[in-house]
Amino acid sequence: MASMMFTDCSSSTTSLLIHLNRRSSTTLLRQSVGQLRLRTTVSGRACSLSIRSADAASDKVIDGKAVAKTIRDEITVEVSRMKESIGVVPGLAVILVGDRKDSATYVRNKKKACESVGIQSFEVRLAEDSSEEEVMKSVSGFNDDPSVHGILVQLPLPSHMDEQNILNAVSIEKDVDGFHPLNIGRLAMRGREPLFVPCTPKGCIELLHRYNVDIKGKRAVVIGRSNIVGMPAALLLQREDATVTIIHSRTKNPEEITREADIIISAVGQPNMVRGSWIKPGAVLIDVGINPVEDPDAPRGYRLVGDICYEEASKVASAITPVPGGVGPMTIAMLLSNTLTSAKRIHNFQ
Ligand SMILES: Nc1nc2c(c(=O)[nH]1)N[C@@H](CN(C=O)c1ccc(C(=O)N[C@@H](CCC(=O)O)C(=O)O)cc1)CN2
Repeated sequence: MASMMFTDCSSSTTSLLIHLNRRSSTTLLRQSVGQLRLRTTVSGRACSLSIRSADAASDKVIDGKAVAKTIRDEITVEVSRMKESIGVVPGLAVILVGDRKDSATYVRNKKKACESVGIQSFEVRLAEDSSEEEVMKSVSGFNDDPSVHGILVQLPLPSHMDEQNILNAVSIEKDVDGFHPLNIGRLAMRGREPLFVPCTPKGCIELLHRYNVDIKGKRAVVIGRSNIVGMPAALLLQREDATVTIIHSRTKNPEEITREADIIISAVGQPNMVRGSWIKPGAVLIDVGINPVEDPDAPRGYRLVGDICYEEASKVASAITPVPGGVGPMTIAMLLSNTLTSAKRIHNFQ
């Protein structure tokens, strides 16, 4: 993980102070009736988490992990239908450059996900000090390989590489990440269709659809304007006929804008930035942030929190994605979906 931060969105809560190890917290969870608020001490500072009884909390939760599993099951059926009908197995190639642990984990998870649905996976690993030309050579090899239907260059790339050059080199027909400027350009234009839509924003919209959240005519706010998530998420919401506002680092009084929103998609990478007071009652919240915060009690020494202070926001919102288990698993499910779509298109298989 790139950075470790500690963050606390509990300053206004009156909480029961309990020191827990993992086993005792599990026992407490099982015994909990109604709302139980725990406050644990981490590195001398305070951090709180709320645990509510299953029925009170669970109907608010947008369960990305469960939806992703359903989608993988749907893909499995399609992959085997394709194999049986025309003898073609969809193939995904992943290029990983450098030694980032988080990137290596994501690539490993992508490979596992491919195996689980019957998609063939190909992988190239290049050293941190590889040249841009070496990456280009791998991209070009996969562009020409007929058993590869999707190509993905894991981001971020080492800083000495020109990300734009490399992403531009991926064949638009195999651009399952949807980052090629032609695909993004088509996404932005009315009446044009991209061949692929970026996986994380596509996963956000898929969650809204599968939870029957109305988007048409709603006020949507996207927090963050990255090429990977914020910008394409805003374009997708606009294509769904939402009225969209983008909040970014120079936006003044962001909370006044979010308070008007029926739907918020947050993708800034700032732990717990969006507080309960920023949320309109009944809003639907999609949290893309996956931020590590220090936690000596967690097996990895840190735990993951979103951009949205879950404890506060879940009291105000009508629905919210958790972190982990919300948008993250959808990113990989959408990658599998894009790879299947690509193979079907290339082989003209309906
Ligand atoms: N070429 C790309 N690079 C990157 C993308 C991308 O879509 N294409 N997105 C992110 C990383 N990413 C996939 O690559 C990714 C991140 C997180 C998850 C996920 O499932 N997270 C879990 C938690 C995982 C954990 O416990 O550590 C969750 O949220 O539940 C999947 C994919 C940047 N790079």
